[in-house]
Amino acid sequence: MLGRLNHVAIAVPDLAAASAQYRTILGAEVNEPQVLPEHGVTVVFINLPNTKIELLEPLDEASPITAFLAMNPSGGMHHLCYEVEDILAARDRLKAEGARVLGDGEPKIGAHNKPVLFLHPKDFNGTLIELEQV
Ligand SMILES: CC[C@@H](C(=O)O)C(=O)SCCNC(=O)CCNC(=O)[C@H](O)C(C)(C)COP(=O)(O)OP(=O)(O)OC[C@H]1O[C@@H](n2cnc3c(N)ncnc32)[C@H](O)[C@@H]1OP(=O)(O)O
Ligand SMILES: [Co+2]
Repeated sequence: MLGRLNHVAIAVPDLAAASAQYRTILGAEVNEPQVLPEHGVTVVFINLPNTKIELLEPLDEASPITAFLAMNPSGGMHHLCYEVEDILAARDRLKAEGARVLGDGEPKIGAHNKPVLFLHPKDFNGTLIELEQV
């Protein structure tokens, strides 16, 4: 069911500083920020040869990453995003296996304009998983 690793997401307290660090110190190709109110975050994607890094900054207190940053004030690895060909088939299979699909269980449109879903970290070895239909 799982395809490629689409991105590794890192929650950061200062998106501009983290972007500059990747661009100037690590020498990476860093995209422009995208504000995504439906997800409560601003994101910056960093293109690597084999995958992407997604830097995440909360838009406000209601953001899904606010509590995570409170627990990890200097930032931390937040989720892994795997590609799937059919997100509804993947969701139904995971639910049948007892995994918790977050939110209302319906895909949202993610940063790449494709449907995404999240799976509870406690059901996957302490790792928050995002699925993206490609
Ligand atoms: C930009 C769009 C999109 C894309 O296209 O790429 C994105 O990536 S959006 C990214 C942000 N959106 C999301 O993360 C949506 C899904 N997340 C959630 O629904 C919540 O963040 C959460 C995973 C349910 C956590 O909710 P929260 O209220 O912050 O915490 P809880 O108290 O409910 O946490 C329960 C438990 O889980 C631990 N936890 C929380 N976050 C993580 C994490 N990222 N990785 C691992 N573990 C996590 C938390 O510490 C709690 O553990 P205990 O203290 O042991 O109970
Ligand atoms: Co993501």
